Amino acid sequence: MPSQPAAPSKPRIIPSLARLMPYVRPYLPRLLAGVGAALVGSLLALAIPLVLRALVDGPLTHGDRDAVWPAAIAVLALGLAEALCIFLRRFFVLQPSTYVEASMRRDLYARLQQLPVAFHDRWQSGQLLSRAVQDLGQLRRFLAFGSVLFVVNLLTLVVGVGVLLWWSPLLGGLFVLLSLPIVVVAFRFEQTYHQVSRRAQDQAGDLATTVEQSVHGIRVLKAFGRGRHALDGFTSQASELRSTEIAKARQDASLWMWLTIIPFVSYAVCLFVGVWLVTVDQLTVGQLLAFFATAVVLNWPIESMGFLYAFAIDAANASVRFHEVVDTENTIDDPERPATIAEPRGRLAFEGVRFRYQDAPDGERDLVDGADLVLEPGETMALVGSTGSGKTTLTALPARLYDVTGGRVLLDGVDVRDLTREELRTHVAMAFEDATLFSRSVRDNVLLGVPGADDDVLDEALRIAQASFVHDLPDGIETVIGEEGLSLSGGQRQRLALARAVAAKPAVLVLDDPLSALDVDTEAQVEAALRQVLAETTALIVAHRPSTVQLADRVALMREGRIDDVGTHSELLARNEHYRFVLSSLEEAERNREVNL
Ligand SMILES: Nc1ncnc2c1ncn2[C@@H]1O[C@H](COP(=O)(O)OP(=O)(O)OP(=O)(O)O)[C@@H](O)[C@H]1O
Repeated sequence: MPSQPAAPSKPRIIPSLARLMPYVRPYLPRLLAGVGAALVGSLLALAIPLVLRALVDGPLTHGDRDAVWPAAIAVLALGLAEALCIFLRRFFVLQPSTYVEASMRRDLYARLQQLPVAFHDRWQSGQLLSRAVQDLGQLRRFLAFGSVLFVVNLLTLVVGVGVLLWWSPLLGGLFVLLSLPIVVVAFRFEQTYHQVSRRAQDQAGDLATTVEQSVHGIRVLKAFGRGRHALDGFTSQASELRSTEIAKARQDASLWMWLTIIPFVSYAVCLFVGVWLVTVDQLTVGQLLAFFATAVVLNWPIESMGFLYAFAIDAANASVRFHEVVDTENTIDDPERPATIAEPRGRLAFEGVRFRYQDAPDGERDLVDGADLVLEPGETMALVGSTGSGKTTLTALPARLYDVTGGRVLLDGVDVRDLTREELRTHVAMAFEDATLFSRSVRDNVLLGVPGADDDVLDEALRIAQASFVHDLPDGIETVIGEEGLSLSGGQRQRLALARAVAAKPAVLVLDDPLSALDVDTEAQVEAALRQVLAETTALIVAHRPSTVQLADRVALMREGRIDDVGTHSELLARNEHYRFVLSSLEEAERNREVNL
C-alpha cells in the first residue's frame, strides 16, 4: 500500500506550535494562570539566596546566632510557598491540556470522515492511528508540562541572570559570556533532532500499520503459516524504531551533557574570580554566597532546557503531522448552491465519463475512458467485463466515492456533484462484495443509512436479504456483531450488508457483486426477493456470476474503460463476441467455484 505523502524536511518550532492557538485560546486564561503559578514558584526559589546573603553578611558576621531562626523560618516558608505554586501549576494546566487533546482528536476524526476515499487509498491506517493517539498525547503532555516549564524556565533564567548581574556585574557578565557556547550547541541540536524526531513518529505509524494489518489478516497469515515471517518483519521494523529512539536519546543526552558542563565550567571560573574579588574587597562573602546560591537555582532551568527543547521539537513535529491530515484539501465537497431532487425517479446517466486514479502512471489511458450508459427508472442493469476493466471503479462514481475526472454522472438530469453529499447518499445506496460491518448491533448495522427507522423497515430489509438468521442469534437483532462481537460467515455478512443497502430504500441501488459468498440456493432466494425491490428501484449490479446477469433487465458490457455494448442478455449473446467470451469465463469460474464448495 502506498504510504502517506512525504513530510516537509524541517518545520519551524514556533509557527508549528502557534497553529495550535485556535484550540488553546479558550483555555488560555487557565494556562496563563498555570504559567503565573510556576513563575512565582521559581521566583520564590530565587529569593532564598537573598535570605542567605542577609544572614551571612548580617547576623553571622556579627555573631548574632538568634537571628538564624527567623532566617530558617523564612527559607522554610519560601520552600512551602514554592511547593504550593507547583501544585497550583498542575491544577491549572491539567484540564486545558486534556480538553485541547480531546477537541483536536474530534476534529481529526471529523476530517477523516469528510475526506474522500482517494485520501484513504493513499494513507496507511497506522499513520492515521498514530497521529490520532500518539501525536495528540505528545501534544497534551507538551501543553501540560513542556510549554509551561519552557516559558517559566526561560523567564526564570532571564530574571536569574539579572540577579547575578546585580550581585556582581563582573561575575554575572563573565557567567553570561562563558555560557554563550550553549547557543551554538542548541543550534546544532535543532538541526539534527528535527529529522530524527519526525522519523521516530513516522516509524511508530508504520509499526501501527503493521500491527493493524496483521490483526486484520490474521486468518490469512495463519492459513499460509506466515506467522513467523510476519513476526520477522515486525521485529525488524520495531528494531528500526528502537534505533531511531536511541539516536534521539543520544542527541538529547549530548545536549543535556553540554548544558551541564558549560554552566559548571562557568561556575568554576566565576568561583576563582569571585574569591579574588572578595580578597580585594570588591565583593562581600555574603554576595559571593548569594551569587552561587542563585547560580545553583539556575542550574535546573538551564539543564531542563535540554529535554524541553527536544520536547518542543517533538511537539512541533506532532503538530505538523496533525495538520498534514486536517489541512488535506477535501476534493469531494458540497457545492456552494446545491441543487435538490424532491421526488427522485432514479434515472441514472453516465455521459462521457472519464476517471483515472491519482497514482495512475503518466501516459496510461484513463481507466474509465469515456463511458456512456443510461439506466431508466426502475431498470436493473448488470455490468460485466473482464477482470480489471474498471467495473467497480465505475460503480463508485454515482455516490461520489470518487469524482469523475471528465464527463458527468446525472441523477434525474442533475449532475451528482450539484447535490449535497448527504442528499446524494439518500438517493444512491451501495453494497460491496467485501461486506464491512461495524462492532454494533445487527439493528444499528442494517439501519446505518436510516437511523431511527422503525422495525418494519428493518424486518423488510432482513427479509429481502434472506437474513432471517439474525433472529436465531443470542440477542436477536440486538446482538453485537463485527470485530468485537459475534463472528458471522462471509455469506451472512454479505446479506446484512445487502439489507443495509435495501433498508435505505434508495432511488438507485449500486451492488458490487454483493452475493458472491452465497450458495446458489440462497442467492436464488435473495434474487427473487430483490426482484420485488428492484421493480421500483434502479439498480446497477456488477456481476461476476451468470446467475446475477439473469436478474437484470439489460446488460452493459465494459471493455477498455468504455461501455462496449448494451442490450438484453440474449441480444448480447447473439451479437457480441467479447460478451460471449466474458460470459464463458464467468461460467468457468462458477463451475470451479462449485467444485471447490
Ligand atoms: N484505489 C485504487 N487506486 C489505484 N488503482 C486502483 C484502485 N482501485 C482499483 N485500481 C486499479 O484499477 C483497475 C480496475 O479496477 P476495478 O476494481 O475497477 O476493476 P473491475 O473491473 O471491477 O475488476 P474485477 O472484475 O477484478 O473486480 C485495476 O487495474 C486496479 O489495479
